[in-house]
Amino acid sequence: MNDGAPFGTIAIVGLGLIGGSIGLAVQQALPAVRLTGFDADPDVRCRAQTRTLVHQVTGTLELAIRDADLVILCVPVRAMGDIAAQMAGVLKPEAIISDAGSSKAFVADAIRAALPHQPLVPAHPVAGTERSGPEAGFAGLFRNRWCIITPPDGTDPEHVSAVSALWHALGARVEIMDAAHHDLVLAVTSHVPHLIAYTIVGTASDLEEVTRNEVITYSAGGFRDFTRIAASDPTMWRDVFLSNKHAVLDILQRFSEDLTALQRAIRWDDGDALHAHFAKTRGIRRSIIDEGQDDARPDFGRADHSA
Ligand SMILES: NC(=O)C1=CN([C@@H]2O[C@H](COP(=O)(O)OP(=O)(O)OC[C@H]3O[C@@H](n4cnc5c(N)ncnc54)[C@H](O)[C@@H]3O)[C@@H](O)[C@H]2O)C=CC1
Ligand SMILES: O=C(O)C(=O)Cc1ccc(O)cc1
Repeated sequence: MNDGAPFGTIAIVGLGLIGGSIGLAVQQALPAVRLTGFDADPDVRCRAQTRTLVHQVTGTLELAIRDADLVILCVPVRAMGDIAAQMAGVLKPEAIISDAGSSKAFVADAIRAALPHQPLVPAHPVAGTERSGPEAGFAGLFRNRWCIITPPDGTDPEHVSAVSALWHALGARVEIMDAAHHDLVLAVTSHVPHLIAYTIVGTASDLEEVTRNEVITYSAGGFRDFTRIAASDPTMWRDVFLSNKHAVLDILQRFSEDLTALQRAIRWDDGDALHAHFAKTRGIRRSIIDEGQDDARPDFGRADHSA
């Protein structure tokens, strides 16, 4: 341990947007930490080494994790259980397992089943972009963004403190939450919004009376924002929806009831109902901005994401 860093060696499994960003951010904030990394895709391994996302990209999972004090899984959520199973018997007994997955209860159950005795401190940096892969990462991704930590019951508080200290060092604000509550909150704030974006962009491109060219040419603000979200990685989002099925379906049910109420207001020319609804939602946007969370992606709009 060194320079106040909470871990001596950190292994990152999955060297895409999130794994790569963690690697770059650790090198910037905690230069004494030794970083190893592994990715199942040999081409990604090569590109990750070229960008020096970690100090050493290894050819096998075993080589990346065997000396690690902390292993962070940064792969699609449904791949995490298999990786945990492959790590059994290789890890140091005291090594902490963490992850960056967008859904938490499913992932914790999968890791716990494969590694029942290993310290486990799941985390979710609520920061990202629609881009993926080893070229997409940048060191500033987590600055001023939330990282939600969801320790299972009985987790050693010192392990939680060490993982919190890491995320603080990367510039994040840390919140501790129960995994099931996290999954419900994120279903509302992230998962269902992504599903809505995937839906509306698909609907627009399927409209026979509107050409694809017109969809591109006349993409004004709202639709344009949806196309950014709907460009997000298909594998990652397939896994998010299937792993957080119950919360997503629950929120979708409420969403479709609320949509029906708005549909009804339009059908019956109920301007008061529409106005009251829009005034309420405008207030929510203003409170997000007052909290300093208006597009808080630190480098948003900058071409150079390397800093
Ligand atoms: N994209 C985003 O904005 C955010 C994503 N997350 C979560 O972070 C995790 C990683 O997402 P991204 O970095 O965006 O994805 P990504 O697609 O950029 O990178 C994932 C990497 O994992 C590798 N991989 C897949 N299966 C593997 C396996 N079995 N063993 C080793 N490597 C494997 C892939 O080759 C790929 O390079 C996901 O669980 C996602 O839910 C969390 C916050 C934001
Ligand atoms: O690109 C965006 O707007 C995002 O919402 C990024 C994102 C995607 C998945 C997460 O779990 C957290 C953040």
